[in-house]
Amino acid sequence: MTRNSETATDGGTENRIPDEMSLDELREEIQTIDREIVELIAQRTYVADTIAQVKDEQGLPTTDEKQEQQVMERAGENAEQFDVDANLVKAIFRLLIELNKVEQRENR
Ligand SMILES: C=C(O[C@@H]1C=C(C(=O)O)C=C[C@H]1O)C(=O)O
Repeated sequence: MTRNSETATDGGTENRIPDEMSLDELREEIQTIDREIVELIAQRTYVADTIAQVKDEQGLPTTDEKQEQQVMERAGENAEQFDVDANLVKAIFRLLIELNKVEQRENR
């Protein structure tokens, strides 16, 4: 994101361009975003755990490589849409998927 683009926010600095914000305000913005990222990771983990339970009930394996490929493909497309590095976003999703699978195996 360039310093002139609008920040997506629901904090106290909505619709202000970063150039008009002080260092403290920008750091508050980061703090809010970081919390939201963790909240979304928690939500994703919860849904993935639920999927793992359903798979267990249906006698299906935890890992679904086809599904993982689709998740990675979507991650790349979403990255391009928001003009962020697709490799970086894909690396983050690879990590999220692997963490889910480790946790799902431990819960079995
Ligand atoms: C969540 C699922 O289970 C596993 C975890 C995935 C993930 O975290 O995105 C994707 C595929 C599966 O290996 C699923 O099948 O959708």
